[in-house]
Amino acid sequence: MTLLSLSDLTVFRNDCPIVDGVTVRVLPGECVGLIGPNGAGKTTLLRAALGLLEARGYSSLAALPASERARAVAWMPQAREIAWPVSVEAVIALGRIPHLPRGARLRDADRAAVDAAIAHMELEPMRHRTATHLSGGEQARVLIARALAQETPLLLADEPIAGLDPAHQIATMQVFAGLARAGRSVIVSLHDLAQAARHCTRLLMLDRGQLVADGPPAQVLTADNVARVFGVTAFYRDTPQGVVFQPMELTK
Ligand SMILES: Nc1ncnc2c1ncn2[C@@H]1O[C@H](COP(=O)(O)OP(=O)(O)OP(=O)(O)O)[C@@H](O)[C@H]1O
Repeated sequence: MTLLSLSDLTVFRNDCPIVDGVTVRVLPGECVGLIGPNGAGKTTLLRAALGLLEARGYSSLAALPASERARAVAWMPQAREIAWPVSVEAVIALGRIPHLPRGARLRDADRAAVDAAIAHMELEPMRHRTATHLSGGEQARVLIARALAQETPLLLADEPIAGLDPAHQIATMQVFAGLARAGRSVIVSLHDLAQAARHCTRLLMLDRGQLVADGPPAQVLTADNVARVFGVTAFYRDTPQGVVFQPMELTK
């Protein structure tokens, strides 16, 4: 079963392709990292895949009716300020809306999904706090929890670990990797190549709108690719404690 299929997806801005002919299939059980320099087109690709932007080519998600799409994919956008002064729990419960009959209250299964998301993101101590009073990183974790509560087969997250402290970055990536091991899939854009190398089963490397590498981290984060696309040298080693990746120096 394919959770996402993109075929020759292309987005133009001012007659220039900023996503250029991307073809990808994502299957259950994948934790996919979307990597690339600033401006490479990561956000644009995710938004076009979701049908939030007009694009040429095909996206299986964009082709779905909105109500079905909300049960097929959860989306955590890059802008993560929470606007409403309601409780953390209430924000996370919004993730259940796609599953509720119109106007219905939360049922036991919905409450269980909210509780599980709160536990996953270690938000129990703040579940009754006003969401707008939380720090930026805490708000980001609440929005990840809202996406988890949606219990979709696929989760798309745009830079979800940016601004999180190291422990919460690792914990969040472990949650995503765990979802993949349980048969769901995650596509996460990120700049932290070390976390991408450690936790993702597959990396998509985007450069000026084009998909230039697609495969397991060891095949994508080669010295050549990293130098060509990011302009840096890097240290990569498979150790008994897992992959260690560290960008080192500028190549130019
Ligand atoms: N609405 C728009 N109009 C014109 N150009 C745009 C628009 N949106 C994005 N772009 C351009 O498209 C390119 C890709 O942007 P995008 O935000 O997708 O990159 P990104 O890889 O997510 O970058 P970052 O890592 O900095 O978040 C950039 O050069 C950006 O300036």
